Amino acid sequence: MGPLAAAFRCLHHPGRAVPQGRGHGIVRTRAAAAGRVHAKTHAGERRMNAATLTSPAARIQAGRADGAAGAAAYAYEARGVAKKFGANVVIEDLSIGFEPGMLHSILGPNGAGKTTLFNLLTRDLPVSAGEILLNGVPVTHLKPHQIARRGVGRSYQISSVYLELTFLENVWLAAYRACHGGRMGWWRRVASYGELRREAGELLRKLGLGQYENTPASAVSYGDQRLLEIAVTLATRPAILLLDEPTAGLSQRETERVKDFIAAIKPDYTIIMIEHKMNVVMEISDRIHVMNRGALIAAGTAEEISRNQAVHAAYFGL
Ligand SMILES: Nc1ncnc2c1ncn2[C@@H]1O[C@H](COP(=O)(O)OP(=O)(O)OP(=O)(O)O)[C@@H](O)[C@H]1O
Repeated sequence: MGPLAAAFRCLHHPGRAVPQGRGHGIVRTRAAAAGRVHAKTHAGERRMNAATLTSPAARIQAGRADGAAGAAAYAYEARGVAKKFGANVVIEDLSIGFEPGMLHSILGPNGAGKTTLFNLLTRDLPVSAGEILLNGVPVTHLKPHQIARRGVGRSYQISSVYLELTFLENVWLAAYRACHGGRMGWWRRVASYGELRREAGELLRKLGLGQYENTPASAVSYGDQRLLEIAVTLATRPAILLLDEPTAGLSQRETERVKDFIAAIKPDYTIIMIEHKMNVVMEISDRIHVMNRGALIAAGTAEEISRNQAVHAAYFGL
């Protein structure tokens, strides 16, 4: 099968999707395992891959079917995890679960351990103790690229799209790499990948970014670059999307735009978002988890959290 046909197959008959890569050390955003892509998959992985690119609900269901008997209550879960850096205990005996199909926010003061938790979930960092489960299946032993292959996409705090490429090129490149594991030489055949480009354009339009299709990322505002970063992550077709401070460094207007963007895509994904801006968290979250000093101190709806005394104490010392 030629590369173009393979690209089509990957997009239309998504049985072999893998995450896009860190490439040549330039792009660092996106799917948890960006980069380290392996052509070989065992049968179980292939089953999960097939599930990865259908609807999120189907993927969640497939994940359950592939794992422990019965339905998993959580799409993603950390069970009794700890993380130590030398003598510094950053997370201790933390259990936290994220139900499928919801937008979960993680709140907490600086240094609470939120990003560390993300790193444990995606296996960018090994746990010191405890277990990580994806759709009820233990994945604590897996590598980050294997986590990504199971449908976890992550965009990082630091925007790192290819600034010199257009929106379309950024997105189709991510989609291509998701299919092909970041093999070298793709650029020599760019012109022949019309179908892949069409798919990328469709995604951009669906996300309301169609007007930037042929605009280099360097020519737009930082807020629009953050939206592109999310679009690039979505090009890998994750079921679970991890967003680390998607509105960091944005103006109020840009923040509103990113917030609306996330609200618009949320029906299609399980989203776990670290976010400091209270208005964003309160307005679009289905469930809010509050961390302090490496522990979960509260979880609930916006209303429940806003009334929670422990949360007030952690934030305001009340
Ligand atoms: N690789 C590391 N080595 C040593 N200590 C680390 C490492 N990564 C994080 N830490 C420490 O772990 C603690 C929690 O950091 P983390 O970045 O997870 O917090 P956070 O809640 O995401 O904070 P912020 O909101 O400021 O991003 C901090 O004290 C930090 O210094």
